[in-house]
Amino acid sequence: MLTNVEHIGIAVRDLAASNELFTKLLNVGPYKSEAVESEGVTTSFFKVSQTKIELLEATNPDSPIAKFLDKKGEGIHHIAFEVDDIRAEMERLKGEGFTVLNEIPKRGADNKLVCFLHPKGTNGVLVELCQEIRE
Ligand SMILES: CC[C@@H](C(=O)O)C(=O)SCCNC(=O)CCNC(=O)[C@H](O)C(C)(C)COP(=O)(O)OP(=O)(O)OC[C@H]1O[C@@H](n2cnc3c(N)ncnc32)[C@H](O)[C@@H]1OP(=O)(O)O
Ligand SMILES: [Co+2]
Repeated sequence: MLTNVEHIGIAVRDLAASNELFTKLLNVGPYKSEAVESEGVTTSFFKVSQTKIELLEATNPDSPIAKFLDKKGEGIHHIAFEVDDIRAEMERLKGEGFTVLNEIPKRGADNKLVCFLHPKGTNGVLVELCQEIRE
């Protein structure tokens, strides 16, 4: 079951400059910065009530963020929904005809398991599912 919008991912060229900008905009600083090597990104997280804003800077030219910036420029890159059972949700969505981009949930930022749905099947919006890792 999808529960809430967990975060909105925004692709940026210069994370330090965007951290300053979003700190002014939201009147609160980032609560965490994290590199996720498998995705070729460094992130910063801001919290606005229950929703997080995830700024993403590419760390290499093959990163999905580098490609997105080349094609579309800075802006909203994905919407992430919290789910209570990511594997069950992936199966349900596959059954509904969506294209799940990774067959096995992978480790994302901020202690989450994540997977993505192809934007071609979701009206051009890259959708991320994320589930808190309970250890
Ligand atoms: C920090 C970890 C994690 C978290 O915990 O929150 C993250 O958020 S990681 C975020 C970065 N990781 C990802 O985005 C992984 C999922 N993405 C992908 O697998 C790929 O980016 C993709 C969506 C499959 C596209 O890859 P590819 O086909 O190699 O790239 P192209 O540049 O050729 O794009 C093809 C096509 O898709 C359009 N596109 C690409 N990205 C997006 C997007 N974010 N939103 C909407 N549309 C997107 C792109 O414009 C191309 O369209 P056409 O030109 O019309 O063919
Ligand atoms: Co994300």
